Amino acid sequence: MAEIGPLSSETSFSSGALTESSSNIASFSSTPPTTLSPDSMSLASDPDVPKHGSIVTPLLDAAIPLLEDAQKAQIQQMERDFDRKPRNTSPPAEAQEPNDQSGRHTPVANAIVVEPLPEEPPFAGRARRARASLPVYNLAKLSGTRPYTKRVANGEPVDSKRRRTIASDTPATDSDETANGDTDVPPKAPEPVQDGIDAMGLDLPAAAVAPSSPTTPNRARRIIKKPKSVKLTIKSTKSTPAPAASITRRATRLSGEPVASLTSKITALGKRSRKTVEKGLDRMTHELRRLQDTNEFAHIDTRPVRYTVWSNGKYIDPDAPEEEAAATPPRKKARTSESATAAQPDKEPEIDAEKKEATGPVPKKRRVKKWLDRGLYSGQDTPVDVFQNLNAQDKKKLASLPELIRPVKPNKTLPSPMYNGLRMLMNGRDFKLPFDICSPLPPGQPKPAHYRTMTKNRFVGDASAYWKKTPHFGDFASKCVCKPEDGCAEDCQNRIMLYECDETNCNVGKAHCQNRAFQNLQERTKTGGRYRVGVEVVKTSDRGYGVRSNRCFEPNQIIMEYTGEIITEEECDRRMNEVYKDNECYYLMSFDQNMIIDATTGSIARFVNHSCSPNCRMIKWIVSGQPRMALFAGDRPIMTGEELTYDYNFDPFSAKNVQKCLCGSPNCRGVLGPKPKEVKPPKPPKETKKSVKGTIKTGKRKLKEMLAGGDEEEPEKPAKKVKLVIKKAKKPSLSSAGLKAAKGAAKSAVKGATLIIRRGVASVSTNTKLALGSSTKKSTTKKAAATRKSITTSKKSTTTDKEAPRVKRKYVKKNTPRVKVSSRSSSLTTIVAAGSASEKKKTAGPGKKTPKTKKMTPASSAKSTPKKSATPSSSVKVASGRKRTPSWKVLNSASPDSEMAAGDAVSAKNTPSSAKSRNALDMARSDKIWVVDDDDE
Ligand SMILES: C[S@@+](CC[C@H](N)C(=O)[O-])C[C@H]1O[C@@H](n2cnc3c(N)ncnc32)[C@H](O)[C@@H]1O
Repeated sequence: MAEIGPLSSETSFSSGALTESSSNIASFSSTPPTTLSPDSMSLASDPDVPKHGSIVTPLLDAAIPLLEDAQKAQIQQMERDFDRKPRNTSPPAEAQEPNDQSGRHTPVANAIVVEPLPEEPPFAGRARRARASLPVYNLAKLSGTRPYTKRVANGEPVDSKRRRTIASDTPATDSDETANGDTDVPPKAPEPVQDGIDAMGLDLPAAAVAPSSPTTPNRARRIIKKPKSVKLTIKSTKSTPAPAASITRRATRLSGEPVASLTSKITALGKRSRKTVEKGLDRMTHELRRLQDTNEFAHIDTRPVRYTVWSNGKYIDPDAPEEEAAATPPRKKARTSESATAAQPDKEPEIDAEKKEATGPVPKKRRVKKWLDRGLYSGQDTPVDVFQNLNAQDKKKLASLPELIRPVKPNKTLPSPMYNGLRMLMNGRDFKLPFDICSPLPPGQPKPAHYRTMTKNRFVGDASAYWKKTPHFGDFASKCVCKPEDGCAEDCQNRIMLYECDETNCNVGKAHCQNRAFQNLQERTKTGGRYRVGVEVVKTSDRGYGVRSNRCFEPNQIIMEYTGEIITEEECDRRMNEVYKDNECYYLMSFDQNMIIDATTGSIARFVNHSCSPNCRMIKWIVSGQPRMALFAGDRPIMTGEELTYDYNFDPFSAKNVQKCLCGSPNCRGVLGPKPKEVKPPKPPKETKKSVKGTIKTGKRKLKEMLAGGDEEEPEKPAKKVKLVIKKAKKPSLSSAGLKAAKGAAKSAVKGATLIIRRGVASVSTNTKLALGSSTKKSTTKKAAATRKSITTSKKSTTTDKEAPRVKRKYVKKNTPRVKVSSRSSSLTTIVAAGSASEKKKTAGPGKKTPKTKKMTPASSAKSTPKKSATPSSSVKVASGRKRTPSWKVLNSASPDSEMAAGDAVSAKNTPSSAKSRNALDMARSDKIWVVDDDDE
């Protein structure tokens, strides 16, 4: 690299050097010389340095005049400043411009070249291109005129520690290197440079001026690379407390009280940097200064005071006549008044005055407060007297309490809470939200792990074929005879038969029909959503999963459908013995004889638990010819969040399988079992039994004949071995009575067969009403009375008993399968259990005979000849067990509050439909039959 001699030497401006210099000079013109390198100035002012005027080339001379006067003045000022400073004169050799490693010319040389000489005007500055490479200093900063306060870092003023960066190519070399005369090593910084640094007030730390490593050729470069100084600066800025005086303002108009700064008032940005604050302050000050003297700023309202009247958020114009104001709506009134004012601005007051005189003062209408018709206490009694149920002593004691001593004049409007707390507490009533205030509950309930749903029933195996053979499959289509005003209420024949109305069988039409529960359910739930579905599975604390309502339900409203696979009894047995043999509980519900709904894969209705005081009922319906089963609300509304339950009427069969009931109701039976009345039904009179024995030989077939034939011949020989006990529950009996009324055959039937007909006409009617969801009590009672009458007129065997057990049941001998004949009506226990036929076979062994009971029961006959005997209502479910100890579980016993049988009588009486009457007859017969093998007893 060619050494560039110091510019102070004239020899350096040889041709070669000149070229280089000229290139540097050319660079001077790159930027306007707003700033000036102090070191260059110092060099220029150094007396030892030869005056550059003698060495300036003509080119430079041409460039000098370009310097503006102001700049020149600046430069001169700087020169004077530097001249005043004592400094060492540097030898020309030291003033030589050191080259950096890249061989570039340092700006020192340039500075020397462009050093203006006061004696030699015109000094026009330096060429612009060279200027660009010069270090740029902020003169304002250097001169201390910049409005920055001193910053402090670590307790010291930043100025003293601050590392300022100099231009990267500033010659800053170690003195040692220069002393050695080693030309390869960058020479020591020339004094003028140091002076310049000093002038800037830069106090470089020792580390900064330490001998630099070969990789760091000079101090300045190293300093540039150190970002720490920046960090320090920031830190110190942060740590420096903001000058309160600069921010705190004083109210100019007031008494010098300090007020919050404008910035803090205006901005909501919170903590900001000082720069931002100052910037914002400046800006706001500038903007607000103009407003400072305004009235708005000082909150001085110079406008005339105008009094306005507002009522209920509306402006009342005092000038407007009251009538008009009351009659016209505000907007219209405003427009009218405007137009009137525009038309006759001067006459208006006169007109108003005239009007006022003519009409006189209009009495103000008193606003009537609108009270909510529903609330916490709606539908509840007024508070009772707190002393009501107390004895005299307690009353006296209570009355002596200071809190309860009545004040002379109680302040009813705003009673002081201090002395009325106790009274209010005592007067307070328990409340329950009205049931129809619905609010879906929050999610988050644990759900069953394996949970497969099926929203529609599905026939499996022979079940479909079997169902198609049942009379219900075709009978449902016969039309009801309702009128639109009836609305398919309780008298609707379809309803009585538990056939849901649809377009094919309804005489009324959808608009008026009330017998479309399943359709309503479908419409309600088709959109989905927690509220519409209205139920959700919840985890109970002690009974596994359960179902709770997610909304409220009206009494008797349909809630959800019990769906699953419809299987035959054989399939049920198979599943019980093979598939569900290890299950804890089963989800099997008998719909009809040989028709079981297995909800193991089904709707969430299977999770509904049992309660001895249930709030729901499980009812079987036929919808469009298909068997359906659904959970309906009971006779009271259901609130949001209530657990839904129905009475399983669970029959555990053996003590082994008895489960403790955890329903927690006051009348809990203690175990999951049948209702008490069912456990011990009142024994029939002996004569009746005898007569039964004497009259009935065979099972259901004979009985049916008798019932159907009416006047058929009496059996000649009383059966010896078979005891047929026909217990007529209220509904069956009612059905029977209805049939009698319809056909006139009951008399003889009862005559022939000694029946124990237990009737609860009143309760039946009630149940019917509930189940049907309607409540025309009067007519129901009438019918009940009529039915009662008809039954009372029957023979001695007919008895009327309001409190008769709803489910008829007779226990048989130990280990003997109990056979029960139930109807489609949910009033009778529906059985699902293990064992039944297959179990019996197992128990009996291959060589043994099937127990007689099996043969004798209508169940068996129904099973063998479903077409003949299996009236859909006579479902015989033989409880099934597994292995040797049959696990007899009655998982489903639909609510005994059946609706169907109750309606049978009415239907039989009223309906012209022979098919329906026939079905009612079938049901009536089958529902009441309990067959017990003589041998077993
Ligand atoms: C059809 S399941 C009902 C859903 C069942 N809780 C579950 O988690 O799957 C019937 C079984 O629930 C239990 N259960 C239902 N109601 C009950 C009650 N009130 N007390 C005790 N256990 C009950 C019994 O174990 C019964 O066998």
